[in-house]
Amino acid sequence: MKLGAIEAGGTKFVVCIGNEKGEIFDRASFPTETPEKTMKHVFAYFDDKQIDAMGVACFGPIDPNPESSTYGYITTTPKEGWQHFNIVGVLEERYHIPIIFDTDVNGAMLGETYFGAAKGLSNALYLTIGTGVGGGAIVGGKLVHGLVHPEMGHILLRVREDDTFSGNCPYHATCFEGLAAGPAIEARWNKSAKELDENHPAWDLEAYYIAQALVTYTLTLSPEKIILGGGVMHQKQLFPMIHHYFQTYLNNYVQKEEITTNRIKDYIVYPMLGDNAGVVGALSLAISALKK
Ligand SMILES: Nc1ncnc2c1ncn2[C@@H]1O[C@H](COP(=O)(O)OP(=O)(O)OP(=O)(O)O)[C@@H](O)[C@H]1O
Ligand SMILES: [Zn+2]
Repeated sequence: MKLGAIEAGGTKFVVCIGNEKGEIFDRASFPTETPEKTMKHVFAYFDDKQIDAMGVACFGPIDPNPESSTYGYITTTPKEGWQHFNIVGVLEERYHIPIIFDTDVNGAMLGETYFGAAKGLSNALYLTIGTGVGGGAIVGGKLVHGLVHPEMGHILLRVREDDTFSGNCPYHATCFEGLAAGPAIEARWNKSAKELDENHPAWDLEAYYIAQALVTYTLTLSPEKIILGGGVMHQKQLFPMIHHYFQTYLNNYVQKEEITTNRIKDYIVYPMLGDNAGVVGALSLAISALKK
């Protein structure tokens, strides 16, 4: 089987050809411009490839519900030109193959479930902390969808007493994303997140907010593993601090071997697919088409 995958990101598109084992044979990437220009690149890449199915892991918000009249659309994104763009529609019209469409984070979750850190698990969470914060989850062996899809980056958090930053989410100010995404770190400390020293107090506060959110997800979704990706998580010193605050916040309310001090480093982890999580995720969506 020859499978195609598109990791449709707000900054760049990654396209690839792979197979059902998650192997990637060829890939390309280009910046996200207008839909017209970007889709021209997509078509130029796939037109002569003869693929059997395609996975599209897309920035959101999107409509992933096949029963809905706007299925396959990118919906209310602030990304110029992409509002209400029927990305699945144009791909189906051109290729006439099964296309599986989901959020970028649900894709990454599926990739980690098939080939990575959550292999074999039926309940897990994938979170990215980058320009935005987003989460994808698998519960009872199925990716979570519902009214639309989860928007885990926008849960409301308690602001720590010593944090005077007012939060920069245009909708909620001090939600998770408004307090802890890359741009929030940069606005709070007036410095690029990449350039902050690993001992800077920014990271302790960052770990505090991430852990607070993770406790909420553990209490609501009961994941067996939590995977943290995205640019900000390149700061590996965050992990032990997150483990510590997670346990402090949870305060032994959930008592399971997996989240004890000795084992928690295997409960809250970095993606096993690393920076490939996105594109292998999109490929995994294509693979899931074969399982239907
Ligand atoms: N090494 C790093 N350390 C800390 N922060 C980083 C690092 N690399 C990137 N970032 C921050 O992560 C953000 C970019 O996120 P990412 O690299 O995941 O790209 P993205 O695809 O634009 O994000 P998103 O997944 O939200 O669309 C920027 O705000 C940047 O400051
Ligand atoms: Zn918000």
